[in-house]
Amino acid sequence: MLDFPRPTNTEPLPLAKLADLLTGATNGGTTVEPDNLAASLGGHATGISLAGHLVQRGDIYAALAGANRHGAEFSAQAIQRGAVAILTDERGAQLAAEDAAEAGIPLLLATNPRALTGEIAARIWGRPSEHLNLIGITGTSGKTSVCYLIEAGLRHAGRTTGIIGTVETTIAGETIPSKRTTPEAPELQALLAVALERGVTDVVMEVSSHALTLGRVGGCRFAVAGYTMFGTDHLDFHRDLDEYFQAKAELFDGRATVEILNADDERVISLAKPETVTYSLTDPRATWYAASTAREGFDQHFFVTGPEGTTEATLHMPGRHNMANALLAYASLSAVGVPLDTATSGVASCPGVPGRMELVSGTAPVRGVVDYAHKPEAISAVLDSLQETTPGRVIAILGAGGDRDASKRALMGRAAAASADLVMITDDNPRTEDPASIRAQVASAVQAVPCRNISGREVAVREAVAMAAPGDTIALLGKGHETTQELADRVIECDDRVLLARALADAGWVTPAAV
Ligand SMILES: CC(=O)N[C@H]1[C@@H](OP(=O)(O)OP(=O)(O)OC[C@H]2O[C@@H](n3ccc(=O)[nH]c3=O)[C@H](O)[C@@H]2O)O[C@H](CO)[C@@H](O)[C@@H]1O[C@H](C)C(=O)N[C@@H](C)C(=O)N[C@H](CCC(=O)O)C(=O)O
Ligand SMILES: Nc1ncnc2c1ncn2[C@@H]1O[C@H](COP(=O)(O)OP(=O)(O)OP(=O)(O)O)[C@@H](O)[C@H]1O
Ligand SMILES: N[C@H](CCC[C@H](N)C(=O)O)C(=O)O
Repeated sequence: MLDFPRPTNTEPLPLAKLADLLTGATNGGTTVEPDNLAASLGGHATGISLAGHLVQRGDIYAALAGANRHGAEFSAQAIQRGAVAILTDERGAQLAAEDAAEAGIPLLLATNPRALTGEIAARIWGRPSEHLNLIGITGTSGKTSVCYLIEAGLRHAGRTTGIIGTVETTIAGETIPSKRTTPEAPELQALLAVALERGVTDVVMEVSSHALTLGRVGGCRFAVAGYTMFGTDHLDFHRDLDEYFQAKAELFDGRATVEILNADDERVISLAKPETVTYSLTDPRATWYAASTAREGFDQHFFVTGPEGTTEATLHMPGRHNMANALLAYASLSAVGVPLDTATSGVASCPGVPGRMELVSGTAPVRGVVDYAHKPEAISAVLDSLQETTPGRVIAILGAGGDRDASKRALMGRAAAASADLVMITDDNPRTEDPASIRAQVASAVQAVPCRNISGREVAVREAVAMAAPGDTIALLGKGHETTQELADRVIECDDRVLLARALADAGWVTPAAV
């Protein structure tokens, strides 16, 4: 079983060519002197894998210390599957020593082997990021949206594209399901090498803070790095907001040829250098600036000014946050040589992003919108923009994910209360947590607006629809494109777009044929 697509032609890499990365090694059980590494390491590798049961013949097995286990516990399995060497730390070396000596394969030692997996994979698969335009987008919210807009622009410009992110991973027209926002380093390098084999010229990818901290984008050279905005998230993984910010800042440490920052976000723009490209909705001195002209339903029209001049642009997504996302897309496209007119018409060809401000009610008098907002700033951005186009009330339905950053829950409730007219708190993906306790945490900061606390997502949606009147908007937040709900003991089918459209149809607001 292949964990991820791999290139078909891989030149075996001599293990000796990894000597500069290592702090030491053992070969057939004998310790190799650090200054003798290159001379002592025989053998070649054709791949690298992080999981014992997924090793392919010829792979280096990277046996890493994890949150739950040490990968070196699975060395025997990796060897049995054909591993040619084990890359690990001091603790892993103790665990794997006997198996490696018995099999006669080297143990490659490093202080932080996880941080090396990207560089090693890049060496094995020919440094693919240096042979195509790799565009990396980070930010608390907006990564997926910006990637979709850029990819539409690249395709319009005649490029052969790849996209790697939360919703999908598509390389030259072939889609594979995304397990993570940013893949593990071996998978990423292999994907980029496959992309090259298939004639891909430009890849746009989301870069999460987990990815930067865990070295998943090691070995990548970026043509462009873009930063959407900074907000609250992932404090279950990062110690505090400063550490979270520093993780994202790593993308702007010189690994990208062009850096693009949102000048309207104080934290983000603090990373600017003299050569940084900036964008803004408020400051015409930014490299890229846009001023709104008109709104038509969910469509926006505006003037964009960049280094090539000013042009009129259309975006089929509502909200100022999406106008900002579009600016980052134009700036990124320009950085890889797409002319402004092609960029604006390409972005205008994007019909929208799955589960982001997705209208599920057609032209019905009660509007139903599904959005992935699951962070306080995203909730504010979405509800504020819906208020602008809603003559009646905005009814927000939201919960929060279990086994994820609990500190954002009350902030999410507060953001919803500040921007909606009615708040319905329900379940998101409870995972192993008590759903009632998560709901209570979200509800704890809701004040000044009517608020209901409802167990069961479908029940909440149906109650919201029953309370709605013509002119109202129901905003179902948090799960966007997801098609399942993760409960403690099982994963069930759950697609917000289906839930809301069906409830609106059953209430007679939209015709069933439209669902
Ligand atoms: C925090 C984090 O990212 N953890 C990742 C990490 O887990 P870990 O190293 O702690 O794993 P572990 O279970 O302790 O195992 C240790 C090692 O033993 C190996 N092992 C383990 C068991 C086994 O049977 N055989 C085996 O070989 C594992 O492959 C691993 O290398 O390595 C695992 C294997 O590669 C990943 O599955 C896991 O990702 C988790 C599931 C994950 O996806 N985390 C999320 C939070 C994440 O990364 N999210 C970001 C951000 C999303 C956003 O912006 O919203 C993302 O980029 O998706
Ligand atoms: N620039 C932005 N500023 C604030 N909120 C935004 C912005 N762009 C998108 N959002 C909101 O965040 C939600 C998620 O957007 P998107 O999927 O593009 O971001 P993301 O960074 O990929 O998110 P995640 O890390 O959760 O996968 C959207 O549904 C919308 O509610
Ligand atoms: N990539 C994010 C998605 C969160 C989506 C939300 N529905 C939740 O379950 O919290 C995570 O896994 O933390």
